[in-house]
Parts: sequence; C-alpha cells; structure tokens
Amino acid sequence: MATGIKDKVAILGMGCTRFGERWNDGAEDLMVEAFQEALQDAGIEKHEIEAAWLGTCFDEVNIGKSAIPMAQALKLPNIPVTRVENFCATGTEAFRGACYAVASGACRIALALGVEKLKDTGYGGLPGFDTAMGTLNRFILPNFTAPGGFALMATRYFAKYGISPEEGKMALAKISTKSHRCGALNPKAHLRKEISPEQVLKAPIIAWPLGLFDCCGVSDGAAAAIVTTPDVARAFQKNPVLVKSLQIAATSGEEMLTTRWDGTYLKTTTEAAKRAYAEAGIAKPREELSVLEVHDCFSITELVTYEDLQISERGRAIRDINEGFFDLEGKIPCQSDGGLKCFGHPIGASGIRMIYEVYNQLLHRAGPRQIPDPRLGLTHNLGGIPSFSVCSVGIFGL
Ligand SMILES: CC(=O)SCCNC(=O)CCNC(=O)[C@H](O)C(C)(C)COP(=O)(O)OP(=O)(O)OC[C@H]1O[C@@H](n2cnc3c(N)ncnc32)[C@H](O)[C@@H]1OP(=O)(O)O
Repeated sequence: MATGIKDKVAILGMGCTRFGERWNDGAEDLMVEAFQEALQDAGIEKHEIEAAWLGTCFDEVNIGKSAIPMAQALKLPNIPVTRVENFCATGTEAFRGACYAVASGACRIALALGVEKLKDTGYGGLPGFDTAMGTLNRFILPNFTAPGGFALMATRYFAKYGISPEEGKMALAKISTKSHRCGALNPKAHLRKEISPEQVLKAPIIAWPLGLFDCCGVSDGAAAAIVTTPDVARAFQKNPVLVKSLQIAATSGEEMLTTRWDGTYLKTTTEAAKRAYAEAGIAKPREELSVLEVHDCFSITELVTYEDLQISERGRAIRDINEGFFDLEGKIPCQSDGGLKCFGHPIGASGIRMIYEVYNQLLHRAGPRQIPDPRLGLTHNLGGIPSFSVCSVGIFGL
C-alpha cells in the first residue's frame, strides 16, 4: 500500500511576481523575478538545485514546447529540466514533479516554476477559447465559453436547491466582495479595489447569472518554489512548511456521457480531496483546516468547491457564506490573497501562487492579511470545463 509523501518534502523558499498586465515583460522576465525571490528566500546558491520543473499551458505563445527557455533564463547549470502542462492544474503539476523527485530521494533540492503571459494570447472569457485552446474548442465546442459553462453550474445549483435568483446572486456577490477585500490588501494582486455586493449585482452580465465581478481577471504572472527534504530545510529554519499531501484527479468522462450528473459538483475535486485528506491524515476538514486557496475562476466555482471539499454540507454553502465562515476573520478564510478573482488566472502560475499564499500564512508573513495561528492550509485547482476536468488538491502544514 502506498504511504504517500506526507512530511517527506519541505518548502525551502518561494517567490511570486506581481500579477497583472505585464506588457513590457517577457515570460523570461517573469520567471527570473519569481525565481530570484525564491532563491533569496531559500538562502541557497543556484548550483545547489538538482532538477527543475516548468509549468506553462499556452506554449505556442509563451515559451515553446520544452523547458529550455527556463533553463536559459535562469541560467541553470545543465540540470534536468522538464516542462509540464495539465490545464489549470499546470502549476501544481510542476510542483508535484519537484516534490516527488525529493520524496523519492532522486534529488536533494528541486525547483518548480509556473508562468503564463496570458494577456499576450488575446485570451478572454467572452470570445471563447479559440485564440489559444486549440482543436477542442475550435471544432468540437465552437460556441463554448468558460463563463457560459460555469454559468450553467450556477443555474443548476439554484434549481436543485430551490434558491431564488436574488438569493443566489447575492451569495455569489458576497464571495467576490470577500476576495476583492483581500486582494486590495495584497500588493502582488492585479485587481486591487474593494467592491460592495451592490456593485457586483449592478455590473454588466458576462453569462447570466455571472457578471463582471463574478469572473476572474486575465493576467500575466509567475511563481516559484524550491523544495527539499525536511532535514535539509531544518538546517535553514526551525519550523519549515511541510507538504502533507498532493493529489490530482482527472475525469473519467462519465459526466459528459450520462444524464445522471446534474452539474452541481465536480467528482474530480471530491476524489482528489478524499485522497488528499487520507494522505494528510485529516478526518474532519471543516475543523482541521485553517486556510483555503481554491480555484475561483468564477464565484460559483468557489461555492461548489466549498461543498466538494467537504467543508460545507451539500446545498448549505450559502448558509456558510452568509455567516462569514470564509471571510478573512471567519473560521476558514478562503482566498486570503485575493484568489484568481484578483490575481487573474495566468494558468501555469496559479497553482504555485496559491501555495505561495498558504506558505506565507503558515510562516506568519502575510502582513495585513495574516490570519491568527494557521495550522493547515489547502490549495485547489480545477482545470477544464465542469464536465471535463482535472482537479488538484495540496495540503501544507508545519
Ligand atoms: C477552469 C477555468 O479556470 S476557466 C477560467 C478561464 N478564465 C476566464 O474565462 C477569464 C474570465 N474573465 C474574462 O474573460 C474577462 O475578465 C472579462 C470578460 C470578464 C472582462 O473582460 P473585458 O470586458 O475585456 O475587460 P477589460 O480588460 O476591457 O477591462 C475593463 C475594466 O474591467 C476591469 N476588469 C476586467 N476584468 C475584471 C474582472 N474579472 N473582475 C473585476 N474587474 C475586471 C478592468 O480592470 C477594467 O477596469 P478599468 O476600466 O477601471 O480599467
């Protein structure tokens, strides 16, 4: 029976660029910026890194099919470099490669870096994915848009649980308001203004019931992590952040082929979470977790994820939202850095950006966003469309 990677890998250092419209910076500039911060944070020399993973999704526009541009940009000394891509779980996938290498004993110190220059792709929610997503969207789902797909999730959720449009839209507005409040406190976020639920409700509709403020932005960014064994890490810090679990689940496709799936949950998230909790030894996530960074590409995605992660009971997430359970001062703050809502979603970077926030929270380095005494943090990514997805869950603690 597999024993998993719990407590076999520690985070030695992390870095994250400011996310936003970085028109004047190339992908290489963003990689160097995130890497330099991580290297400085780790307190090691570059030549101590023995292997590196690069996560990036739209290779055609950004940096090509290999990890060679990263090796060149960071001037890595002929070590193995590997490029990975796994939809929105791309950053986490790169991090997983580095962690598995350390956990297996194949290397002592490894680097994971995620980057995306999304603005350069011309990518946007409304016109569909046809500028960058290739054959699937151009020929098989030509009229599909991400906001449209997730809007259906919202209408199905409202219908299933008997929620009026007013009640449902107000709950979603509160999710975005909460995230914008945190993003406004974060100098690395892209969209840094506080908003009110009323502004969310009055904003232009993107795909009903989702309006402008229910959507994540479109941004450029990069984030990096240097990982090692707990023993090596303890030579640098007394209480390093340890990886408790990393799980990824890909769809079997059954949701696309059956009428039994009602669109109000994601089996890939529930499966990845189930395995992650088992690997980390978590029995009661609602009681044991201290902070969450979930894949809030749209406000409804965040709501459904509360339930898929077994934090909120099925059909009861709105009650938790109304009680402030996920607010910065709540029982389990969610998106304390502002989330995809305020960072946008430069695909390769997002997963590691989430880990960066949990890492800083656990080390009490989150400044005005710091939550008191965090013990365990969870990150979650959802790639693809609701019926065709890959989801990752990571758990981190001291
Ligand atoms: C599984 C998945 O992860 S799927 C997710 C994939 N990602 C997406 O689909 C991205 C979704 N978001 C979008 O496509 C875009 O942000 C949209 C369509 C919602 C808005 O785009 P546009 O209308 O082109 O906005 P544009 O870039 O022109 O900005 C207009 C204003 O709105 C603001 N803005 C743009 N997007 C957002 C947003 N999501 N939230 C808040 N404000 C926004 C801009 O800052 C700008 O403000 P300003 O006038 O004060 O400068």
